[in-house]
Amino acid sequence: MRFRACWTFSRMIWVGNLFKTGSRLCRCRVNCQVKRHYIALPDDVKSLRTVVSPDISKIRNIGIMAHIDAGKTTTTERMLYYSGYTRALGDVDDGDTVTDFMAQERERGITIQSAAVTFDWKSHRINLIDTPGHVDFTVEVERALRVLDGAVAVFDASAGVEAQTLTVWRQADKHHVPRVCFLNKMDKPAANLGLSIESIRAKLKANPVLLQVPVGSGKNFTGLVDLLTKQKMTWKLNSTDDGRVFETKALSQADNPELLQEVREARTALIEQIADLDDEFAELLLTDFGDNFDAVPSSKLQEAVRRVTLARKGVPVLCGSSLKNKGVQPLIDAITDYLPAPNERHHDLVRWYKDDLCALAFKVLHDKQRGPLVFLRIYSGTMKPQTAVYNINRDNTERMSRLLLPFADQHVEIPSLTAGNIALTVGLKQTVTGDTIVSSKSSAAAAARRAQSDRGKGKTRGEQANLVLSGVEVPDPVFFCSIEPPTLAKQADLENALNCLQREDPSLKVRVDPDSGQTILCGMGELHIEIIHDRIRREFGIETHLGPLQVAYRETVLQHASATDTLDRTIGERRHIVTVELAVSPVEDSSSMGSSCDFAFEEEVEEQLSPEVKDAVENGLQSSYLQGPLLGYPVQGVSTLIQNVSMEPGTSPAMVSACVSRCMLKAMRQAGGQVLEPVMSLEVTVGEAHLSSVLGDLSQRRGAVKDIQSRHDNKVLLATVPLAEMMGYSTILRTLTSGNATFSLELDTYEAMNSQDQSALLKRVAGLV
Ligand SMILES: Nc1nc2c(ncn2[C@@H]2O[C@H](COP(=O)(O)OP(=O)(O)OP(=O)(O)O)[C@@H](O)[C@H]2O)c(=O)[nH]1
Repeated sequence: MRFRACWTFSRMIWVGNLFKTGSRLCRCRVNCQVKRHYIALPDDVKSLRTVVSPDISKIRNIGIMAHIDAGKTTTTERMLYYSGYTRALGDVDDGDTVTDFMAQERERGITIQSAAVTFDWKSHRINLIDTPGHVDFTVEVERALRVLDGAVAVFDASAGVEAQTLTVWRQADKHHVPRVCFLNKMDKPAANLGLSIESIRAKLKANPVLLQVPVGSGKNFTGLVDLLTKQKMTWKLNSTDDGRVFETKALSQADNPELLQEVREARTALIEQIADLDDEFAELLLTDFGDNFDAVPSSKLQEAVRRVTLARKGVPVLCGSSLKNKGVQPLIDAITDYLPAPNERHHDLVRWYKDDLCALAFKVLHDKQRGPLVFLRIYSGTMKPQTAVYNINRDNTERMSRLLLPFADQHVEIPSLTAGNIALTVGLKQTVTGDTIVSSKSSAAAAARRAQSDRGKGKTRGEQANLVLSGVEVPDPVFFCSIEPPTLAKQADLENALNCLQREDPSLKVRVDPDSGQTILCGMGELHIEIIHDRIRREFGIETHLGPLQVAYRETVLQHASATDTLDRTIGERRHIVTVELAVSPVEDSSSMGSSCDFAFEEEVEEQLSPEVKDAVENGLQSSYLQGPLLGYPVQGVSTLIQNVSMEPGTSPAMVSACVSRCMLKAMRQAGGQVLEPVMSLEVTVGEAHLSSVLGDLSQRRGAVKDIQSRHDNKVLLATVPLAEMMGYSTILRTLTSGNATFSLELDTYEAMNSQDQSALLKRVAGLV
């Protein structure tokens, strides 16, 4: 064991099995009372550099994704424990996990924010981002996926693929993230390997590659056989055993003949499947092992499985029970063996920036003492504290004071960090989630030049657009409510709190109601708004009052209509006169979520108008799309044709915009307003005994049942239901089923309300009922 003096740690923490911290008084000759902190390096670690900035091929930036309650947090805790990062096993049921560090997470037993955790495993650096499973926090998942190189999908082996997994899986497909699957909860009597694999194939349209065979089932699940090495891993059944130590030995003739047969068949199937997916392996098989699959070396098979995983032609499947401490170590091995290092993923930017710094801010947290903490994924170059960096999105230069390695709510200060790593920075006050950070404006310009020469001469997009890493798409909020401080004196504090929370969470929108002057919170679901409310109380010490939760409807028009309007106003000495003629009509398929509003000028009008007036017309249109004619909800699916804009000389563009907005309102009223309501897709898993009461309740909520499937003793009900009918559903479902049901709710589409429901809504909003 050697000791090296290290930079001063902000806090003393245990940093995993790779190195340990100690402290002693500084021995420098000046009169210094500073405590120096030391890192004890194991003998196989060459230098601190390798610990802080490991070789890029040894880094794995990994996320864990799953349906709510599949066991992500429990699995993460086991990983941290076996890697030596924590010294006691955290338990979500006892509320003492490391990754769920926010107070609400500990209390509610759910994961809200993706906490980044760094740990080491067998000379690899694993940056692990625990992502939430609740659908209200989809943006958190998307944000994490954007910066990951690989992911572990955790499934409840007794349930197979569940609704939220489908959503997250699709998100991972979008970002081309290679994955491995972990079938957790193999200790449950209802765990079913075959059905789970089949549901991965059928529902996720993926190609599962089974790498292990479980030994025993339910309560007697004791271990696994690795199909590549034919090694049998056995854990103790004793419930108090932490699973750190387990027996590994080659499968032998002395083992259960049924298990031997199962392993033989599964290995042959694995070899054939990989040969189908990987030409290099197929060739090796044909030339060297045509008649003896048994002799295929595990290393060759492993290399081929890795190629298949990286090419996303197949997903390795492993199994275990995190709660019972079985199968987690082989899962961490699989992360390092099969998921890609950062340099195995393709990012154009890395080429353009060469060795210059380029990083993406993917998360912002607020710390009372240190101010905003920004999580960055470094794509190229090296990051150092006490340096200025340039934010391309905001076009400003900021100074980064400190650089930290994120260990959940513990942060270790470090002197530099290289490409491929996840860093946590202090001092970036303007940076918002999704921003791109580079070393300087001139390095951004140099990269822009390289990008342009790469893309040929055609400069269709701005230089900046080329260089901004694509951020995170934020879906529109579906719920909103007013929020009020306890006294007017606290209004400024509330605004500050909301600003901080918005920088952290782009799915939270805040606006001021133009009529009432009230502050309005818009969020992704009841739980989302509840958590924000709770955080304002806990973290900012403000007791706020929330108004009733309301659904974010939208509006559209039913038919074609035209309108003309003239605005004649004298302000001071100046007279402004403008006349606008336009026509509105519904866009085809206006009920679909994606259909936004569009507009065009008639050809002659387009030629006559100056660019300044055209901009003014567009501004007027955009502001009229923000508030529909019926209830003031945003407008979608409306197509506008500008037929005439005539104005007296001296009329200001602001007056043109105002006239366009007024004329639009007139036209939309004539065209007949239609309210569109968010319709959710609902999945309820419920015991057969309670199915009829759940169905009966759904029919009263205007729900439409799409399918009822069987899953072991449970029924899975798939339905669509208007969001307006789902307020407080979790409490009602709990009462109806005595707590024997779970559900997930996700925005499906916006649908036109029927005239009866719409007039009831209009009366309700007008206060007539
Ligand atoms: N039987 C069994 N239960 C498990 C296993 N792993 C986790 N659980 C239990 O499943 C529940 C959910 O576990 P979590 O680890 O919080 O799941 P999660 O996916 O992180 O949940 P969210 O963060 O809320 O999405 C807890 O009650 C765990 O004790 C397992 O291997 N076997």
